[in-house]
Amino acid sequence: MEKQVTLLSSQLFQKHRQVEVVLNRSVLAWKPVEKSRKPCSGTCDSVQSYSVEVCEIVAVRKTEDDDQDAAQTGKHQKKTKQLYPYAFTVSYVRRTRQHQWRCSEVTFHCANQALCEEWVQVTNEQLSLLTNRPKSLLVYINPFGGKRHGKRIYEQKVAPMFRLAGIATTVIVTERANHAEDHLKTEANLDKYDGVVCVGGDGMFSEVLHGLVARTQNDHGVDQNQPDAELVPCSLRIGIIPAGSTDCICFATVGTNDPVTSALHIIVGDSQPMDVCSVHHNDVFLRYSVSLLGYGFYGDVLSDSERNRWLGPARYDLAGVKTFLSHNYYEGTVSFLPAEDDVGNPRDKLQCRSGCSICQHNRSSKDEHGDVSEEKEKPGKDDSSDWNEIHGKFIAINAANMSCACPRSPKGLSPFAHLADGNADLILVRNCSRLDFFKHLLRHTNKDDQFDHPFVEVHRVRKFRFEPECHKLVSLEDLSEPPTKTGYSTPLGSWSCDGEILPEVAIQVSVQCQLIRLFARGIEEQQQQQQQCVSDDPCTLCALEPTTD
Ligand SMILES: Nc1ncnc2c1ncn2[C@@H]1O[C@H](COP(=O)(O)OP(=O)(O)OP(=O)(O)O)[C@@H](O)[C@H]1O
Ligand SMILES: CCCCCCCCCCCCC/C=C/[C@@H](O)[C@H](CO)NC(=O)CCCCC
Ligand SMILES: [Ca+2]
Repeated sequence: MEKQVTLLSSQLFQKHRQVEVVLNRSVLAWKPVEKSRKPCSGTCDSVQSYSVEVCEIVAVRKTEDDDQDAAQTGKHQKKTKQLYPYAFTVSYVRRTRQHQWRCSEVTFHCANQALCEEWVQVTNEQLSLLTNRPKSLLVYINPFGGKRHGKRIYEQKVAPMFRLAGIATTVIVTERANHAEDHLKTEANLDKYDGVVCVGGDGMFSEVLHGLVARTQNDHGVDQNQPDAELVPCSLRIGIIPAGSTDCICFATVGTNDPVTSALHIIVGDSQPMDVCSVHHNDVFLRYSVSLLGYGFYGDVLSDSERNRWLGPARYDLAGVKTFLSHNYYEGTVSFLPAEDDVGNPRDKLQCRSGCSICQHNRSSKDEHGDVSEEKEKPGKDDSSDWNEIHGKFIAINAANMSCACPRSPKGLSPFAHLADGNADLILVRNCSRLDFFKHLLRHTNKDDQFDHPFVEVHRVRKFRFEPECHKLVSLEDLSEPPTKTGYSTPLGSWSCDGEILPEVAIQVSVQCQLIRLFARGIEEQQQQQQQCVSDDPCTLCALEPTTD
């Protein structure tokens, strides 16, 4: 391993003891000097040494007198201030339970001003070398998403952290549905920003996605209506501050729905590529989907829940029960182009996690500028002979482009789907008894395999099509209903596309590999979350309290 060059090394004072503090290019570390070392009373080893990766430092600043006065009230502290009158504070990421991050602080006291300023300057120089960090963000807040707390969440929990990290923001509180999407498509000067942040739920994310993807295609002269068009990846990353009802895109890319954690992932400049499904009806573009395209059950739940928006997040529970009781099924034909053999399968128990090897493998297919490598262009890959066709009566047809994990279903609709593999998991639930369907639904909430039923099948696919069954075509004149879904005499369901109802039932879907990037890193493995130490006093790292909660 390459030996790290020490940039700074000093004996400073922290809390009630002297510490040796060392900074190199990747780590800030400190430990008590021999004479002040006390054994740790907790479970960490007796040598208390602490380290923070430079890439997880949020900010470093000179500690103002007011902060010091507030923190130092005791006799010891007063003495410290006399001997070490200058101080700097480092704010950094601390992992807590269940993928949550918090911003902690440690203050080091120095005997002379020049040394204190040198620490602030050199540490800041290292932070400025982290070029993946955003400097300027465009923020859209939906004040009516979820429990209507979006504005407060942003102002109280997120904005102070962005300020601390020196990130400039332009904030737009939306005044109507589609405000953010329209603004991104036509007005926003995107050259000014390193990313776009949405404060709201999956619907708000969808607006930002549509605005950004449409704008990028427009700027590059790509026609979204062409189902086979090679879409250009968006250069700006998207951040999600969860403040909606389901927030499944945030949950499935970060592991928790927590505004402070999401803000920290934005500040450290994380980048998670994500697939996007494009949905067409003939040669007309309908919408993009990143989470769930659901026909039958989820389409019905969504249509019903829209009538009760005023109920907030509870609307989904009510609609879920009603839809379950009505027990509808829909007839049609699903055709799909299976994924390549080397990308796993929906039941292989390989979860998509931070640095996922299956998604990395696929990265080679698109270079930084979105050019497609020869591998993906091989002729014959889309041969009609590769397509499979299934006809049946379905309670639900779900295409999950990612796990769709959310608090309602922590492992998600398709627990082993991948965020950036270029495929979606197509789940077909055939007509079955109410009890069987209930068992299937229940398994979304426990450890049992929801695909282990004779009436459920699941395929990993690159593309799929759906044609509803239309036994008798009736003429428009015979229809008393407005001609939205004309021509069919058998009952038709509707598609929910990330929470929006699609205007067509016959659709063609194609997964666009890694079309966008989020300020996230995927869900971290459990070990990465563990603290170095879980002891109480005198282990000061563990005793540090988060600054923002
Ligand atoms: N100012 C606004 N007034 C009315 N509707 C808005 C406004 N801003 C955004 N919207 C719309 O509100 C819809 C729902 O918002 P959002 O996704 O933030 O919350 P949600 O529906 O409660 O959560 P989820 O999508 O996770 O279920 C979005 O589709 C968006 O188009
Ligand atoms: C007996 C108990 C049964 C419980 C079954 C729970 C199964 C839950 C799976 C949830 C999958 C959510 C996928 C996310 C879809 C979002 O794009 C969309 C917009 O926010 N939300 C919904 O459609 C909201 C969907 C709400 C579904 C109830
Ligand atoms: Ca995928």
